[in-house]
Amino acid sequence: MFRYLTSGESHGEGLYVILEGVPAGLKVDLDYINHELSRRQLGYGRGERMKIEKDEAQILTGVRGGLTTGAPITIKVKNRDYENWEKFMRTTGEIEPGREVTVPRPGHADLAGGLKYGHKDLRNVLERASARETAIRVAAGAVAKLFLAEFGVRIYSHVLRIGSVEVEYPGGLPEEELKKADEHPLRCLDSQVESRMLKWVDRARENGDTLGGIFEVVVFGLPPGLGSYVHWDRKLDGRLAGALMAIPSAKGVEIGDGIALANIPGRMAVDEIYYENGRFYRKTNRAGGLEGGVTNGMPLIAKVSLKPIPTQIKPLKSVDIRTKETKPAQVERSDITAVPAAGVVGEAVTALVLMESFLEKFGGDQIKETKRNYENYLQYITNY
Ligand SMILES: Cc1cc2nc3c(=O)[nH]c(=O)nc-3n(C[C@H](O)[C@H](O)[C@H](O)COP(=O)(O)O)c2cc1C
Ligand SMILES: C=C(O[C@@H]1CC(C(=O)O)=C[C@@H](OP(=O)(O)O)[C@H]1O)C(=O)O
Repeated sequence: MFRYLTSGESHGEGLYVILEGVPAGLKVDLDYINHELSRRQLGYGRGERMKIEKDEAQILTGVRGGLTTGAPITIKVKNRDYENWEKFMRTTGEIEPGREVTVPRPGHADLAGGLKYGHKDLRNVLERASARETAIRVAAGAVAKLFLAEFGVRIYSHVLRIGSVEVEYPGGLPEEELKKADEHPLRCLDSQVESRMLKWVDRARENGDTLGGIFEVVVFGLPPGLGSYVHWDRKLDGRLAGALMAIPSAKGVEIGDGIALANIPGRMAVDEIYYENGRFYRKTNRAGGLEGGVTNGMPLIAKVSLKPIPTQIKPLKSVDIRTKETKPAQVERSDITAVPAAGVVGEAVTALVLMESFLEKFGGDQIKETKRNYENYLQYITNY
């Protein structure tokens, strides 16, 4: 069984992940993990915090000489900002006053989290609810991507919408195009549309406003048969949507043509099946590579819509939890938009879900064993 657990606060000493169930013998390339971390930090519209942090992974356990041992892997990403926060964030001893949060920000976890856990200083909520934690999900996802690459699986993301500026997109971009997303400041592949998006971000910054948007994740090289239709909690579409929806500010997930399928006749909504040279295939991919919660061998496609960043420079109304007086919400320094970064997080969590389902299907305590099982399966499929 593969599982992972993250910990760490936004302005605490660091972020951590333990990955358990990674087979032995997988090459872990630290430069690759760091490259993935730096991709998440890019993107026009990020705030001042990204100038402080330069995320770098430290692998603490479970890897020797660059190869996994089969033992739990621990990865740490240090928070550089901790230097400025030590006196407010230390885990033991007195905390200095001055950074308490008592006026919850609407749209953030502040109030609901305070009520739930009984905190009177909402910083205790904010610190863990912050999307800073997505850095460590990306580090974990980088390990999952390295695992999947052993089986020829490639994962990409790109931005389709920022605020009300959207790419006209028929879907099905070739892999060569998708590879170029990081060359764009907003990770949008249509340069003309992107230049309008950039203006929107600038205007939002000038107006003290924030923006949401949509990104897409595309996965190539998946075999048919990952996930299962036999029980709801084994359906890969459900697991994937859960992981993508758990990205902070994600509010909608579509698999394939998703919501648009509701508006078209059935005969136009499904992908007909063809067979040639020992292979079943489709000419369309409206299902986004998943039927009945099982991969069908076509590229896996998911779109995620994000609400605008909730913290507002011109704060909205809130209530002081001590005095119950109406007050403007607390202002914390903030991003204008995080859609490009969220796309990188989307790739990471997709990789983690796919790694889990790969190991469920093919097992293996060592990577060679997983590969043998995988190759046997591919052979079986060809002779099906
Ligand atoms: C990469 C990334 C960066 C974010 N940066 C901020 C930010 O600077 N300020 C903020 O208020 N919210 C930010 N968010 C969104 C909040 O973390 C999120 O809206 C909040 O935790 C509430 O969760 P929910 O929107 O999923 O309900 C960011 C989200 C992501 C994915
Ligand atoms: C630190 C990151 O994102 C943070 C997510 C975030 C939030 O409220 O979710 C608020 C901001 O943090 P701060 O209050 O320290 O400026 C963002 O910078 C990151 O992505 O690495």
